[in-house]
Amino acid sequence: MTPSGTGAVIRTEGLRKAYGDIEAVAGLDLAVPAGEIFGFLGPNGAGKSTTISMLCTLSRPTSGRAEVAGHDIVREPAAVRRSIGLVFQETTLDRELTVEENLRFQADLFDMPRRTARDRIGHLLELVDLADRRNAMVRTLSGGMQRRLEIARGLLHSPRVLFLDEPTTGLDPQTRGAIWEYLLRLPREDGVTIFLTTHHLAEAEHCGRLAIMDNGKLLVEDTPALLKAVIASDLVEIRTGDDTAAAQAIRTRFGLDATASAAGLRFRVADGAAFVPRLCSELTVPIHSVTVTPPTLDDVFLHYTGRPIRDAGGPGPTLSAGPRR
Ligand SMILES: Nc1ncnc2c1ncn2[C@@H]1O[C@H](COP(=O)(O)OP(=O)(O)OP(=O)(O)O)[C@@H](O)[C@H]1O
Repeated sequence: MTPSGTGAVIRTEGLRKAYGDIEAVAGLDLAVPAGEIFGFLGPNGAGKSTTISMLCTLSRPTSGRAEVAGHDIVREPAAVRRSIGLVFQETTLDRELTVEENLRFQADLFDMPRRTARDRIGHLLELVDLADRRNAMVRTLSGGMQRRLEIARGLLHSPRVLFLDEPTTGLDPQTRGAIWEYLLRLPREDGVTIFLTTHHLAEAEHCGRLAIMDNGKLLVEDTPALLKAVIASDLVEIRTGDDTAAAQAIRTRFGLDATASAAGLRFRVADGAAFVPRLCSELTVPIHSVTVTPPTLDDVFLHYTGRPIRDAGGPGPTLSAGPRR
């Protein structure tokens, strides 16, 4: 494996982790380019947290190799740890300290010179929009503010990679959107590469690149747009005056198989928007409503696994703060 200089800041080769008979990560080959927001999407138990655990040196691989920022995760764990920031799903902030004290405490742990720490704290508080709260006790901050502070703390020692395990779990949709505003700025304004896990499809859409994982295996990896382009068809749902007659007509006239659903009839067709006017003019059965939905990442998951991601397991346990061996 070639270390740094190849543009990849994370590189894995046959990375594997078994817990007894359970193959949590079953041979992962991955290259994450520097400056990306790289998402790891998969249902509960897919192996996302186990992968992050190994890359952050909290858990030792059963076999295979990985490098983070040019350092081998098994042979150079200390160098890897200096190169990364880590934000856990559960808060690890001290609620009885102020915003600034939490950051100072972290700076001391990293032996940062006082002046460097002061400058860096100022920069990061501006970046996550908490400069006016620097003297507030953490317990008085909202959930979204606390998450932003965790992100600032993870970035304090200027890591090359920031790992985030399910960064917006437990936050309401509005706060989730706000957190993403900050995350999207980080590669550009702080030069950091972000590696995050998620099982939220909407969240995965924000990532520059996305790896979809299931049962410990990488199914596919690409940009969200190119992943969806593979599906090459839109979902059309129609409500009609007579679904049986409409399904029959759609089959004979257009050669499409429409199935009944709670939303009426549904079928897939390339370029749904262009198809709808034809459908309306050529179908003699009354049409009450038509909905066209472009391919989603759920469709991509279904394409590769045969089942929708929302049926494959909801939110569940995530990376714990302690080592998992
Ligand atoms: N410490 C452990 N001991 C035994 N089995 C484990 C351990 N940690 C994880 N596993 C198993 O490994 C598999 C992958 O788990 P992992 O937590 O990596 O999945 P995940 O994709 O992160 O899921 P989630 O979204 O629920 O966090 C699961 O079958 C899980 O039960």
